[in-house]
Amino acid sequence: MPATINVRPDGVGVLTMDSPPVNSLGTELVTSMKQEFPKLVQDPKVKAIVITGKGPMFCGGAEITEFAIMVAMGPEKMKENNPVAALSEMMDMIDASPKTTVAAINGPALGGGCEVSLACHYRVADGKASVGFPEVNLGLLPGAQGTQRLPRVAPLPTAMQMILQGKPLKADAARKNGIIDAVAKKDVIEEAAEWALSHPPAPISKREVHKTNRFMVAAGGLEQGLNTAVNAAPLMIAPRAIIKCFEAACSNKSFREGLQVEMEQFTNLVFSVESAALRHLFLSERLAQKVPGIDEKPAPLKKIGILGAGLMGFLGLKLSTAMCFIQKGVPVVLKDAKQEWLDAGVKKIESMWAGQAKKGRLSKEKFKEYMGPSPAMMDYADFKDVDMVIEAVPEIMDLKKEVAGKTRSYFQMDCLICTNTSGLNIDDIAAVLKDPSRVMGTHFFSPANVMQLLENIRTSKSSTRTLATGRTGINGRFPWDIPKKGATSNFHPYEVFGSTACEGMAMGKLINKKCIMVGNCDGFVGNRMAGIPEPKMVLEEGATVEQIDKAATTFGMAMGPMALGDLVGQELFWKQRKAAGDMNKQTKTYFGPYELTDWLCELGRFGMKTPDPSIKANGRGIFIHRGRDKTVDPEVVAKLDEVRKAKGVTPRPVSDEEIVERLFYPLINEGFKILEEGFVARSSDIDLAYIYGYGFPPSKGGPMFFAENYVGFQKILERLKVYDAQAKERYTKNSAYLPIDYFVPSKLLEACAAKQGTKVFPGQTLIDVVLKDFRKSHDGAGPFSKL
Ligand SMILES: C/C=C/C(=O)SCCNC(=O)CCNC(=O)[C@H](O)C(C)(C)COP(=O)(O)OP(=O)(O)OC[C@H]1O[C@@H](n2cnc3c(N)ncnc32)[C@H](O)[C@@H]1OP(=O)(O)O
Repeated sequence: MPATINVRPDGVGVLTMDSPPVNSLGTELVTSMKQEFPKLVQDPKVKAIVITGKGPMFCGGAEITEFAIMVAMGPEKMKENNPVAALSEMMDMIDASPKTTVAAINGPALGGGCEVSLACHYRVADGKASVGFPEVNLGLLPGAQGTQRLPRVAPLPTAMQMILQGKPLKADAARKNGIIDAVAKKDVIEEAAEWALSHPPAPISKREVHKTNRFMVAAGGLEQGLNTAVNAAPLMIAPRAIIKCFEAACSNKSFREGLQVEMEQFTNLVFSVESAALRHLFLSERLAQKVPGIDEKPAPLKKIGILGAGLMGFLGLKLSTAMCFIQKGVPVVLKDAKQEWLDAGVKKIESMWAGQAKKGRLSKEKFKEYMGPSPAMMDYADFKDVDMVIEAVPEIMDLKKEVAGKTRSYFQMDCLICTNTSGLNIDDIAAVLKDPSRVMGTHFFSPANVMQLLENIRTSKSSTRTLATGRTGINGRFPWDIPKKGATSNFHPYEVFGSTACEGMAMGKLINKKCIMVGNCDGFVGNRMAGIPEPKMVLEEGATVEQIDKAATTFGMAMGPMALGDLVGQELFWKQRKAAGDMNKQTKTYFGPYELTDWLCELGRFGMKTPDPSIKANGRGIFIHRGRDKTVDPEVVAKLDEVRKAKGVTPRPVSDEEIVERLFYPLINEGFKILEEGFVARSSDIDLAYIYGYGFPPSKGGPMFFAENYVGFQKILERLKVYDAQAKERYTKNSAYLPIDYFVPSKLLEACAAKQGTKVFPGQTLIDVVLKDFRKSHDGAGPFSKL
């Protein structure tokens, strides 16, 4: 049974939630709790009741995979079989207990888990435990009485921070805010039992709201909270629904009336596409850790070596790759070609460390321990015992090969080599080694420990051990080490391809990255899609810089493509273009000619990183950056005019709708091509890349989810054909343009469009279901093409 009960000699009945890995409140656990709890109430030997969780978690909340099943049932059927209503009934049962109920919060109590604790009359928590309501991150709200119970114990600002922003509270802070009654000094169950025996029943449902809350609502507290939430995520609907529940809780409505408002709002949200997108994101992150064909145990990683300076190394970036490891307690050794680069690098790390120390994240002693007495060196002396080296020298093929060659003589025979590149062919780099199976790619995004995405790239020769280690455990034990009860494999409900689990992406996970595993193609996944030059084309045709960025940010992108170009710098693509020639081999996309970008790069105007004192700019590219303000550089406007004239282009008005279609539809088409070629296992990995690496709005679920759930495959196909015809006409009529084929629809997209509307298992995507069949009859060059 997922809920077990026992009666202690002191007469305290203990109900334990036991549903690994996180004791989520799925139908099975809730049904079993509803059966077991009354037994304790009715047992005359039981004087009081304690509820706790088995393992490190109290409870991770409602079972997220069941929401897709609810949605598939539809609102009518859901009335008869609503798992959240069942959860709410269980809360009533605990609340109404004639015997005192105490939650012994042994670990994180999240979402429905926190609601279980608030259904108890009292809460005693372990010092390391936390309480929180992360539902808003899933586009939901606490629908099992949380919005009505929390304002009865906590002041409104705390309640809003927890539910509107999804920020959890540690045990001490939760006690100070009235949410828990005591922090255990010894064993949490012992202290909860003592508390239960010495306090009378006191249901929260019978309490008035916290004494300050009505006043705060009258003083406009809710509007303020909503504004903060809306500013952080303007497109989201969940914050508005949450506010309605708070309004009900702090009004003259009874507890029951408040619950009705909560259930209405929750039901609207659970059926929203926004919540479907955010749930997809949560589950996709976990799914990405299961790479088909890799179930090898990782090699132990006790020490990491980092080679080279440059943008992605430990020099020149505010937060560096090295710092990612140091702050997580993995010792690092660094090397560079010049002493002054090293000195500057170490200084930079020390200043970053000072920032971390101020926030109390890393002590001086720990920092010293992880950095070692002399972490930076000019030679390879201290590299002989590193288990993994991350090579981050500048993106020059010959230099990368030279460095890889050196690892042969200085490093342990089985040291794993991760080459950090945003586009070079890693097979070519690996080829200089006798044993290329030791090599894989790691594409960190800049700035390395701010950006969340990490693309791990497998070459044609990377061994499963290399990939497993690049992806898995450093001295860690993770929830998925705990086998799920009754499960024969760690099968993920979203998985279409049937991969069994490997250990998770602990190297990336350890340094808080969202990892995906991709094949070795030009630009990998992210840059291959982002490299499509449509923003430049619509600009040339007549859209303005401001209009393009506005259309993108209104769509929900964190930043428009023009501003992003200035942030990242145009020079990387410019240099790649110069080195690789005119055409991207995979996308068959011509890199140029981009007269405007070339002109900017030749003038050394690489965007935000290039100040121009002559015009008092702290950065100059498409925009002139002064402090935090930016305006389009008039010289850019004049140059654009010149380019248009030279190419014989008469600018025309371009609608925002066309801009959005041309920014995203070819990019989505490229995603389909990456899937059909087998350079990524599944569509959700592309969604993760684009959300965590390129600022795609999470509430739209990533470009592939957006295609399937917001637009529909047929419309995308139809529009691509229109733009393809226009592009063909352009280059046949005007010799200034080269042929492009990124509008030519992918075969997989055509197959999906033909199946549009077909029902799939709740939570799975139609793209992956179609892809599975597609791969049986199509060959692709990528490592996942025969899944
Ligand atoms: C009306 C009520 C509504 C609600 O309650 S909505 C749900 C609210 N709760 C949450 O949003 C919590 C979501 N979970 C988390 O934030 C994290 O997870 C934890 C902090 C609980 C644990 O984090 P970590 O230790 O890093 O592990 P991991 O990889 O995130 O999760 C391990 C496995 O546990 C599954 N899991 C976690 N929470 C839930 C859940 N609430 N429902 C279903 N599964 C869950 C994951 O997917 C994964 O599974 P795999 O091993 O197969 O990849």
